[in-house]
Amino acid sequence: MPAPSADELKRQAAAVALEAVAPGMRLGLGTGSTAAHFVDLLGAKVKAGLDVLCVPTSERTRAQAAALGVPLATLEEAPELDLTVDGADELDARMRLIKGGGGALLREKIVAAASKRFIVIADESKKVETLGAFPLPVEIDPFGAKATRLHVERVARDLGLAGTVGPRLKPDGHVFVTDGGHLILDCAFGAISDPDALADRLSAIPGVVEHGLFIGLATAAVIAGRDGIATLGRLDPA
Ligand SMILES: O=C(CO)[C@H](O)[C@H](O)COP(=O)(O)O
Repeated sequence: MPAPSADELKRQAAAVALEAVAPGMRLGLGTGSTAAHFVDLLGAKVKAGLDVLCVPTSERTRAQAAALGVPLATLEEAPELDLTVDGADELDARMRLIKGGGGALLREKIVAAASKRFIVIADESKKVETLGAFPLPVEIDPFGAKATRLHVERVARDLGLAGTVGPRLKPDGHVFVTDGGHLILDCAFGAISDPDALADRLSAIPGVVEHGLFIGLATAAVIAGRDGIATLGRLDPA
């Protein structure tokens, strides 16, 4: 039998996370190709009668979930969630994450922080020893974008990090704008030896709206690999 593709592994991880969903739950729905598998599988359950209320983390996920008939609410309407399931660009053994490859990191972090539990789903390529091979997305306000970029570069230098910091562009060459009207700086620092310190320093820059380091938010992770499924943390309520 051929080895499962990365996309099949993403779906396997999503299927394991789906087992943590119970009737009546309020759910946060992540963004990206792995989260899209979860939404797809959840849609089939809803069609079969599962009663849940979901808050999407992006317009893309909202459209997918709506098309599948998944009941949706805004975070204003449902400000406290039982569980969020989302993908990640990288995760380490302490369930510290880099997120934002899909540009939805601000809403993803707000929704994760509003959830009692946050399960990360990923294929094995996302598991790393040290965060940073994936360029860290930093969401900034368009006002003073150049000044904010210089500030991010100064902070990186202070922490001994090198590498390019540049605005994310769309494939057509135009600047990428998030659902919230912000810009993204992709920071190719390489190995981030102290993600906690970097997170604190980035959060203190006035023009930074949010950064893609998710620390202390994930309560469990499901990592699907060619040798099986590995989990970190607790998938059931503590
Ligand atoms: O943070 C994200 C979007 O902002 C995604 O979770 C992350 O980019 C992973 O995406 P994929 O599941 O497509 O690999």
